Amino acid sequence: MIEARELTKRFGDKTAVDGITFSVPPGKVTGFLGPNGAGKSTTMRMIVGLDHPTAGTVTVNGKPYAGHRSPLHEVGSLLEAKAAHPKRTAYNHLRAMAATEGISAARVNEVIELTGLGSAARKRVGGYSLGMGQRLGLAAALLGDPQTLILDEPVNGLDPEGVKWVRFLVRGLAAEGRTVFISSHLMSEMAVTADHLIVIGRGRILADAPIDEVIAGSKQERVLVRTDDTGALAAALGSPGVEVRRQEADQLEILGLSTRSIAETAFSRGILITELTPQQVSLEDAYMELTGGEVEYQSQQRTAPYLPAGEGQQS
Ligand SMILES: Nc1ncnc2c1ncn2[C@@H]1O[C@H](COP(=O)(O)OP(=O)(O)OP(=O)(O)O)[C@@H](O)[C@H]1O
Repeated sequence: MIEARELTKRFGDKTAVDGITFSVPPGKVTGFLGPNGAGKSTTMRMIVGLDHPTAGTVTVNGKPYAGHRSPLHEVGSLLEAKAAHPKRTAYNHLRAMAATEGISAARVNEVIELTGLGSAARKRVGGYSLGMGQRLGLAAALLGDPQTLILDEPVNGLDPEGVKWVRFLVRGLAAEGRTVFISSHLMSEMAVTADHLIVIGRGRILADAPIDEVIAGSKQERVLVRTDDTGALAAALGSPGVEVRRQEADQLEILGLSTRSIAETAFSRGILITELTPQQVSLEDAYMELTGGEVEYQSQQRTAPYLPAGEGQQS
């Protein structure tokens, strides 16, 4: 169990983590989401004592990380890829780590096999790809067979097989009753990996709920509509709070209206609808809605093909 109380971190006048309180219980995969710069890495670094809180506390199984006698057995962490000396082989790096807590060479070989490092383990870390570095980081996290895992972007740089492997690994670890706290920017992956989500933005908690509740809490209604007269329908539906996106020549995606109100509007204008399909809200939709106002580093270009303003007014 990880427990943070009023956890705060300031760097000069920048508040990276702003008084957050949360618990990460055992037996579940808890996902940690938020835009770039939201404070995820800083929070994780405070959990394992790499950053010191400006205020508040965080404990792992009732004690601060540094208070545990054998930290590698208590908490395994993957925080950045990867703090190994480039001239060392992965095997030697893991052996050196293992030696600090009396972990056997057999366990080193076990985690090398488990993480798919195989023959690369005898090569120098300096030549590793991002994905191999991640596998080494995961091997190091698992070395002490810890009760708690803290993994910052573990699938970053991994190939599809590796992504799937991490999913099964962390789900298996949680099923064994361990505490698993994992951050990722890959929403589709998080949707199938995590049981519970903590979402932060600008250092504050935006959501702390089971994944189904986060998705169900979305106010977005998305409906696909097919009609021969998309221009007339777009014009009829256009109003504040409603977004109309053209998907295909005869298809619109409507956000912010129910299927019934779309059907009623079309009926009242004599517009023939040939398909009307409510869409499942995805975790990505719910996440974008939650974090929309909390993004510190915003891209300039909207990616969705919005219907240009005014197009709906024509015809
Ligand atoms: N050592 C530091 N000195 C100054 N500012 C820092 C330091 N570490 C982090 N920050 C700032 O604190 C904020 C939170 O950063 P953090 O790395 O925790 O975010 P994050 O959610 O992990 O982001 P990302 O998804 O990009 O990894 C950012 O504005 C960042 O610039």
